[in-house]
Amino acid sequence: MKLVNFIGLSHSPYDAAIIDLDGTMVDTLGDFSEALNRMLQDLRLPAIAAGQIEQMVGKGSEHLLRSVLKHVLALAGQASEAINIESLYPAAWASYQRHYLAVNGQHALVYPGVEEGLHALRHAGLRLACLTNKPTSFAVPLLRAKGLDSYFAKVFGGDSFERKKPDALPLLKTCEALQSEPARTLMVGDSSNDAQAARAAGCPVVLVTYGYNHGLPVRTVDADGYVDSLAHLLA
Ligand SMILES: O=C(O)COP(=O)(O)O
Ligand SMILES: [Mg+2]
Repeated sequence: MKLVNFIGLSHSPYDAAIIDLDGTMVDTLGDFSEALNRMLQDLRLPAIAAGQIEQMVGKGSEHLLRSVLKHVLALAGQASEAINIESLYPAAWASYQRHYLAVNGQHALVYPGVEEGLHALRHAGLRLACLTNKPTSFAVPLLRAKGLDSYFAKVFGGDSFERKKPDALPLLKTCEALQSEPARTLMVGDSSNDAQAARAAGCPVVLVTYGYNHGLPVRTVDADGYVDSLAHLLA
């Protein structure tokens, strides 16, 4: 793909890169599944399968919890789901937060090629930030547990700014923090959230082909390129 081949040259078109977390660097589906099912048990609600959860990840924890509650309440045949979701939400959030922090990283795996890719980007002189829709309090210990924290000058979560991806704001703020022009800042993500946010912010964007894209084929998302591994960012 055209973008990637010249990152390594001395006149790189990029000063910085913004890397998504869930589905791009770490396969966190196991953590999500464990924490959400412990939460559902606390709420005496039916369990949810990992395959369902996969389609709900990417728009932050609030969206994830509401989607999971909606799904299981429908399964349980409960009427007036909307009312039930909001009445359950505060207890669900408290339980989920407790369980997620307890399992964080234990059922999660770094995708092959991630360390190699991050190392190569740093070696090419790019400043790196991790920008995720996950709460910052989940993201920071996860990166540390997986030995990825030292690659990043900045880590921003879904609660760092007023709006989350797919809004342009978190990317623009991250570019500012990295002191990099959006046009010279490469976004690397796994979903339409990342691509839409990048397009809106004016950042070039490459998507990985192995992550979570709301259950849809990632190559149908408008992006500047697709890679099967972060290691392939530097051809
Ligand atoms: O928690 C989420 O919704 C996933 O977040 P991310 O893909 O932006 O890292
Ligand atoms: Mg992601």
